[in-house]
Amino acid sequence: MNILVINAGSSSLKYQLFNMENDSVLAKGKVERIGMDTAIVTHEPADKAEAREVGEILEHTTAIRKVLEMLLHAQHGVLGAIEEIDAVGHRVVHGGEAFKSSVLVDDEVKREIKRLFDLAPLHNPAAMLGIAAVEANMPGVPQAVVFDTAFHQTMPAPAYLYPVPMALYRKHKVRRYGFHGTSHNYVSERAAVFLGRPLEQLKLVTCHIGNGASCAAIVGGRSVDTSMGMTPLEGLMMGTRSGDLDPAIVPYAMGKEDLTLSEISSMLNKHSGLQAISGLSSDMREIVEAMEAGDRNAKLAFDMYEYRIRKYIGAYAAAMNGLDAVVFTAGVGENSALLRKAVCEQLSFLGIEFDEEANLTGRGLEKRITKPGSKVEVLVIPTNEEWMIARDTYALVKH
Ligand SMILES: Nc1ncnc2c1ncn2[C@@H]1O[C@H](COP(=O)(O)OP(=O)(O)O)[C@@H](O)[C@H]1O
Ligand SMILES: CC(=O)OP(=O)(O)O
Ligand SMILES: [Mg+2]
Repeated sequence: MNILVINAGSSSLKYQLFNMENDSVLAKGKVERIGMDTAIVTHEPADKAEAREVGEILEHTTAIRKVLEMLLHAQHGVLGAIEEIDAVGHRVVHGGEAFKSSVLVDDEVKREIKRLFDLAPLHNPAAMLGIAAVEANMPGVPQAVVFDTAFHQTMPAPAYLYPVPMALYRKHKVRRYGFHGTSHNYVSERAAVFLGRPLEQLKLVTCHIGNGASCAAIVGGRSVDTSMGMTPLEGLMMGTRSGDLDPAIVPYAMGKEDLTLSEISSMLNKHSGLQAISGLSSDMREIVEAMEAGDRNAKLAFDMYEYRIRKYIGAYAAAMNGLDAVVFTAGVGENSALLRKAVCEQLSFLGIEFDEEANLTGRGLEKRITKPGSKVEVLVIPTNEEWMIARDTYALVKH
């Protein structure tokens, strides 16, 4: 069975085509900069040369048509006909309280995803466009949706409720949901395999540090707390998102700067974080480069960013009353040795004995970056949200 997985982001779309019988990836790729003047399409078929195209792609419907075109391409393609795709799995960021696990798409599921547009305005509409594009281009093919929030539905009430009037929760479902659940789930399972210990016995802090970033406290394979909240804005400092702040800043800044609700929301989601403090970029690669060239604002941005990750790891060790391992994953977590070093070296009190050499070698591989005998171990595990989505889709479609 061939399963196409679509991970639609606000301005990007990643895809992978799996053959589930022999556990192989037939092709993968991404469309970046959707809606901007030049989109970049990268397509990597297994055993063939990579293809790259640049041009304007204004929305996700066109992006998916492009993906299908690439998969069927005479030269770069891996399929003879579109009918060779047996099922499609989608990442949907917000599943609210309605979805505790992955489901097959039907009219009710689509209505519920639409109801949640308000809570994930950058992400849920993109996923919906993906579902509609598949319906239009591949009528009758079963589709499944896998939610970022589902894995965190095990959080207990003290972790998921906000201390505000309960009417907000009862009437409007104002609570903490958490995101990147598919990734936190995947790396926690892999961590147990890597450590050669049963997941049921482990207390982990997983750090998904990408453009969006979150930490999760995981006890026995179940999420008990995570740093993102009702929306993906809470928690860590991110590329363009502020993360935690005093909520009183919102009305205060609106008054002082004469901002509307949508302007303040855009400021906190799109013009804060690394971008705002460095004044340079939301991309950690550019921050590190500037910092190494002596830029003080870039250094301040980096220091704030790592400090907040460190605080969450400490808080979650306390929340779990113990800690066996910390896991780094996603774009920054997997690739920035400097960030991992900054975080880990100041957590020696927890029993982390950092291994500087291991930290610098073995890029792209699962690895341990603490010394043998370190009381708390630190791992780097490349995430694979697409594989998890394919696994769930396969299980749902087979039955
Ligand atoms: N070599 C690297 N060093 C530091 N940061 C990196 C490196 N490679 C990628 N990144 C960071 O990873 C981020 C993207 O991570 P990713 O997990 O793909 O995010 P998303 O899925 O949210 O778009 C980029 O913004 C960039 O800052
Ligand atoms: C939920 C979220 O923040 O996703 P991403 O990191 O892909 O933006
Ligand atoms: Mg991501």
